[in-house]
Amino acid sequence: HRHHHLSAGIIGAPFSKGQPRDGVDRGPDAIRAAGLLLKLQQQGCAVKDYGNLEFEDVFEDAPVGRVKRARAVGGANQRLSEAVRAVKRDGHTSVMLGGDHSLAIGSIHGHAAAVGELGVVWVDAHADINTPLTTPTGNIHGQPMSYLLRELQSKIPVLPNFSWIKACVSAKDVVYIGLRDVDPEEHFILKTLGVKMFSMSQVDQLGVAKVMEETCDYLSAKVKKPIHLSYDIDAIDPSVTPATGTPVVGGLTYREGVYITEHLCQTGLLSAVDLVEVNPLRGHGEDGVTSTVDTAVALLLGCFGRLREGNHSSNYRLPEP
Ligand SMILES: N[C@@H](CSCCS(N)(=O)=O)C(=O)O
Ligand SMILES: [Mn+2]
Ligand SMILES: [Mn+2]
Ligand SMILES: [Mn+2]
Repeated sequence: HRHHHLSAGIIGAPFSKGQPRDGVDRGPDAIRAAGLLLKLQQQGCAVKDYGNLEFEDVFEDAPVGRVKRARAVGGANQRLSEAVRAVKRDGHTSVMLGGDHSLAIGSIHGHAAAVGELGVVWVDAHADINTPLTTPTGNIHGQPMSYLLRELQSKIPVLPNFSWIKACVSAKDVVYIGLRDVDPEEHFILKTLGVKMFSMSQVDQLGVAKVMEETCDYLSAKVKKPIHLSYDIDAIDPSVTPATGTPVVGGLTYREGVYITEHLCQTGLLSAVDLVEVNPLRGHGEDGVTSTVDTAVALLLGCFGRLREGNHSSNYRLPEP
């Protein structure tokens, strides 16, 4: 019989050009320094560290229409896509440590290149689905889903270093959890495409357990597909995770955040995870950074089988005198 061990392939993506604030490129090393890999191993997860990706500097990167830093973002994500595809080919669950959320372009693209049709669970205060023509800021970390959804491609203009991207996700295969700061144009897109979403209102109304039950039933209604979990740390309430670029009050509790990962792990369908937008230069001092990074680690441990009731290895036997 086959062992159903969990196995994580870790990719650090120290990248910040999807948004204007310095520091989010330090996320991967901050999460490593908090002991993620050792803790994963200690809970019985096999771990392979693929290191941090190196992104080439782009010197001339003038805005294209509203879109800022497109050449840097496009190039970084092309590299990330290849890296995630390789991790999946090696048989691991991919763990991408960000870096800003524009990195979901490469992570989901590479995951889909490896496994085909997949379901996306997007845990975030924001929808990150502005198009290049609706973005209010020009920051691509607010746009990644628009480049990935097949239904939006007629609304996407040509951008430098973006031509390699092949839209690979269908609107019916996406579920949002934690929304509380959605632009009007994004809301129009979500409603028009009929995207399934559990905003913080639904989290309050249903409770996180029902949200997760409905999320998994919805994604597996027709056929069970591998799940890509794209977790923006700003989904969690800023009282817990202040060290991030776009904090929004009224977020998920630590407990709700962990429940989401525990539930997805037990489906056995979790195939790739992004943990993005941890910025050690934000927050209010060391305590805020520590709380943010430790929460990120806890969320990832939940993805790989850690339970709050405790765990023990299958071959454990009580010592005898
Ligand atoms: N909706 C705004 C803010 S998006 C915030 C991006 S993230 N990745 O969720 O922090 C925009 O498009 O710039
Ligand atoms: Mn065995
Ligand atoms: Mn966000
Ligand atoms: Mn986001």
